[in-house]
Amino acid sequence: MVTSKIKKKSPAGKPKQSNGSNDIPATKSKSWQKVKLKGHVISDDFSGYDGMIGLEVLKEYDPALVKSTLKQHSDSSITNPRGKRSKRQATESDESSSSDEDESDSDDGEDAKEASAKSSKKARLAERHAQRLLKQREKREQRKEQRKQKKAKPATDTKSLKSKFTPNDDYEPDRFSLLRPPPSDDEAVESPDEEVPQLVSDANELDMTQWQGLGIPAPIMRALAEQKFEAPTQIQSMTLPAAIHGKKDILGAAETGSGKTLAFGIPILAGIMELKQRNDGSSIRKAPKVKGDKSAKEATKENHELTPPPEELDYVSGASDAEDSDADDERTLSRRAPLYALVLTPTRELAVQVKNHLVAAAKYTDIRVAAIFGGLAVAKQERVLRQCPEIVVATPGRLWELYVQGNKHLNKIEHVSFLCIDETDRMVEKGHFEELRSLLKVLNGDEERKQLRQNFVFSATLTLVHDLPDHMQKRNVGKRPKFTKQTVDQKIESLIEELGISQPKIVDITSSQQTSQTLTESRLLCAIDEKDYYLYYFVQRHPGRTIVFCNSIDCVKRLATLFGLLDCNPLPLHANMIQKQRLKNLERFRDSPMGLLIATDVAARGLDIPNVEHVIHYQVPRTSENYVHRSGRTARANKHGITVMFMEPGEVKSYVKLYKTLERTEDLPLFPISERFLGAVKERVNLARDLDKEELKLRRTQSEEGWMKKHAEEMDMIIDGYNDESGSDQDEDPFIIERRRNRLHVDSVRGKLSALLAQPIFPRGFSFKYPTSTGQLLQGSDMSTSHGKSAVEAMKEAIEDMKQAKKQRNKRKRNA
Ligand SMILES: Nc1ncnc2c1ncn2[C@@H]1O[C@H](COP(=O)(O)OP(=O)(O)OP(=O)(O)O)[C@@H](O)[C@H]1O
Repeated sequence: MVTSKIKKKSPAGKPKQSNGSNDIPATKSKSWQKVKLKGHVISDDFSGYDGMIGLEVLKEYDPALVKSTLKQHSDSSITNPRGKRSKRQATESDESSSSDEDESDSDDGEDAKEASAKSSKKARLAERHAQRLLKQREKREQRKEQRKQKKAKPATDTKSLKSKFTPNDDYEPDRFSLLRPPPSDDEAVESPDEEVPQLVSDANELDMTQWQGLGIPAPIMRALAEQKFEAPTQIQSMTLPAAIHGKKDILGAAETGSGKTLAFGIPILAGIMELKQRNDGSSIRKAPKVKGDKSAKEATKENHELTPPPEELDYVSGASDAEDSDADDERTLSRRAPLYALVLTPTRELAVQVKNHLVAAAKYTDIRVAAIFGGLAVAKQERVLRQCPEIVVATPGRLWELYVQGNKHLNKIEHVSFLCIDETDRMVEKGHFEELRSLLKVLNGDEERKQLRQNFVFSATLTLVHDLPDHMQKRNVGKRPKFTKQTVDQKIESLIEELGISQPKIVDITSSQQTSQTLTESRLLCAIDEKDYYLYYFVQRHPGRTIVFCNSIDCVKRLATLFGLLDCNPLPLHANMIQKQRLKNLERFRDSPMGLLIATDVAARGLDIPNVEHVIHYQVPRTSENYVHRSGRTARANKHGITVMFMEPGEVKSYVKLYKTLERTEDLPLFPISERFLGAVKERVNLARDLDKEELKLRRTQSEEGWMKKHAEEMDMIIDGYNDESGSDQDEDPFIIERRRNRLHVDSVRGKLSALLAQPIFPRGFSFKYPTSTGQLLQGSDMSTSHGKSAVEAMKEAIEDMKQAKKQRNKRKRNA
């Protein structure tokens, strides 16, 4: 039994820590928190808690609790987790065990024989058992009574912790309670590789058992529990063991919003914790290469298989004894403040977000993370790098710039133990991130180091392959095609080669349609100049956090102005904005439940803004990847969301192409619109357009005037109408008259628009008709208020109605 084990280790009866050197830390303050553990910690075979023997588990216990538990263990019975009493436990702890030696010494089989031979003894035992139960019941009653009294008179501050944690009064007798000290930075590093197999968070009663066995260190588990991440997502559970235990390179493809950031973030943090604990700044935990001359294809196939168990892997250390003294010096320097991991992202906003996710997961570790990206002052970022963060999340451009300038911390990138390229397919697109190629040359320059680095390659569209472009298809005449479409395997192989990664575990869990299962997709057909009307209709009819994607910066600017005049408070986001404003707008959007973000594809990838309800493609995206990523800003983490693609006749070709690449077999359904309200919508939008034009005219005249005025002053000239408006004779000047007229017109249009905007477009309670793809008009159901039904619900209802209509049509055809 564990009792004897504890006594053996600590003759004084004081349980020791697992290293055997220190006493269990005494609970000094009330801020120690209870962590509830399900089931038994100690069982008959000393390994009742997932193979951990009692002492290992007990090291975090309150000594008072351990003492009292041991006492209780010796003089009362312990029941097993299912509530049935183990015979061995019963006999050992039974009060009458001393007077019944033969019973306590016998095992189950012998008992059975004895019982059948001596029925009278059995009866006696049954009687004793009944008495014991009676006593236990009495004790329970007493405890209940005590608790009631305690509640009536709350414990005073002076009450000792010992009595507070006595299992007899605060805890059920069949449960141990793990005590956790108040959070401190040191704690995380103290026991980094200790996985908490079962953890029920105190605050939210979260059962974290589903994370068990993935190899996640306790401090990270604690941070995950705090974020209420009760279970790993599919991509996480499929990649974490291979990455943490197996130290494999990972090539992961999973739908948008499926938790890919933590799928690489957790292994990087866990790996750094391990390296730090070993105080080994330059060594790398990496799976050995499979021996033998295997082709890349064979290796690729093999890596779809389960990762070998950790004990079968021979961990490779980067620090070899045989290396020369120069290398030793270099390593010593690196050890002092190593740069362990580099995460590369295509956009600045994504760099900030990934950094934030890593910081949250690393909350109870001492790992520091920094984001380095363009658009902010170089000096500021150099200051950040002087603090030597262990993880740098960066965009390739600024990283390369600082590296070339000789930044000391970034010059360690050649030695990084972990490299992640997020949104990889975008990053390796030809002509996009030339700096990435330069960085890869540096990172892969030393073959030995390259082999030791653990790599992570992730994207939602990693395995999306395209049809051949038109010009190639045209040249594919005759029997033998000149060009063939790239297969998924070929795409992966070329990525592996290009990035210099080795034998990765490939996890592709994207569905054939590529978008999230919880996403409702739809489209809206209209003329090009009607798009504004429908967009305004949508945001008015379906309030909620919405992102509108455009194909160009000019389009974003125009819509931002127009919707600003329509009082929709749009937040633009595009590459020509100053970085601070970009981040500010994102922040505002995040904070506003009715926010309207109008963006280019700079916001298409990776951005994780909670509760985005709608994504509008104001223009058909140029690539299917863009469609998938734009749409992926909604319906994230199992939430529901909708996309509406606005299509004008000129965009049909792009839509068909997209539809083919995404292997769709059915057309996207039409989003239901009530034409009845379009009149009011058009009136407002047209007025706003007028106002925009007039304001622009006024601004132009003003700037022209300003220019003339400035030059007139410089040349000491007097130009009629431009110099001074105060003179009465100048009032007659045609320039001034024109300007005054413009202003008056602008004021009157603005007044009209404000009056209209003050009226609601959608009355309380209305039903409407909307056209189906066949042109038939269907009666939409009553949407009582503009807040009554969400766009997703409206769309789902419309889909259902369309199905019914189709059925009826087919029925009529059959009967005819
Ligand atoms: N295990 C988990 N349980 C619950 N939520 C999680 C879990 N892991 C991650 N999340 C949350 O899910 C959301 C989406 O995660 P993340 O941004 O990593 O998705 P992604 O797959 O990288 O998406 P994208 O392809 O768009 O970049 C985030 O808000 C994240 O905090």
